[in-house]
Amino acid sequence: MAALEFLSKAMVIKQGAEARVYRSTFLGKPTIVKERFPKRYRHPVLDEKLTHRRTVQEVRSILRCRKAGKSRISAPVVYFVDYTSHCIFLEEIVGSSTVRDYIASNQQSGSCRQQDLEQLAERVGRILAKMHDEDVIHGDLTTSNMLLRCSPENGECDLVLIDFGLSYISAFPEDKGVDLYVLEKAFLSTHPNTEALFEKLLKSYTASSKKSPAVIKKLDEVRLRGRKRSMVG
Ligand SMILES: Nc1ncnc2c1ncn2[C@@H]1O[C@H](COP(=O)(O)OP(=O)(O)OP(=O)(O)O)[C@@H](O)[C@H]1O
Repeated sequence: MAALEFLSKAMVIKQGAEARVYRSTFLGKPTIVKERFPKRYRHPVLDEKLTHRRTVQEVRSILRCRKAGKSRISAPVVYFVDYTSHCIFLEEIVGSSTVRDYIASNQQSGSCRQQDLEQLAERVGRILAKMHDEDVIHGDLTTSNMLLRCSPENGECDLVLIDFGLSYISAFPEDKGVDLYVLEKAFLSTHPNTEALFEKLLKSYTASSKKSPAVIKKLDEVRLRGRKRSMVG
């Protein structure tokens, strides 16, 4: 109840089918709260189970990324979790923009050097390789679920992964291959004519993980299955 009381004073920034996202402050810090509300169309017991599982998975994967040894994988700090109202209180990545907006605006205006986009793609590839080496499968990889936080002082940018609600832990190359396939589909449909850019991303993924050959093999298999499916209709 306390979390819901807190949210009555917070500002909704996104209302999705599964969750509401709020912006507020928590203990004086800019905070994003993700509330997974009950779904009336589901059986209450099943709904509670699913919602609980998603909340646990999201927190678990964020913590696993943040704890990943030397190889830092940036994800928001988890400030607080309320498993009764299914609310996660997360560090707000202040002043960030999504990788989606960054690519789209630079493609539109042509203001960005191709080299900058390629460096960004390589960086995404490196971070995803690290994440998969930790056996975290994101489950919903899109360029909207990657935030860029740039320091006004030195211009350096940090790439922060968000939205781990569909994530899980798995060491299977197939799961990692499917994760990359989901990203490939989202990437190429959101950003037209970026096949070469996505190839750069995959190349850097491959160079960054010893386990990548098995994953790329699975990615190729999943691509083939996808192509066969679309041919059959
Ligand atoms: N830690 C954060 N810092 C800053 N902004 C955030 C943060 N987390 C989420 N956001 C903003 O809120 C939006 C929605 O968050 P998120 O993707 O986690 O919710 P969702 O309801 O699961 O979204 P979707 O329906 O896209 O899966 C993000 O696109 C981003 O703009």
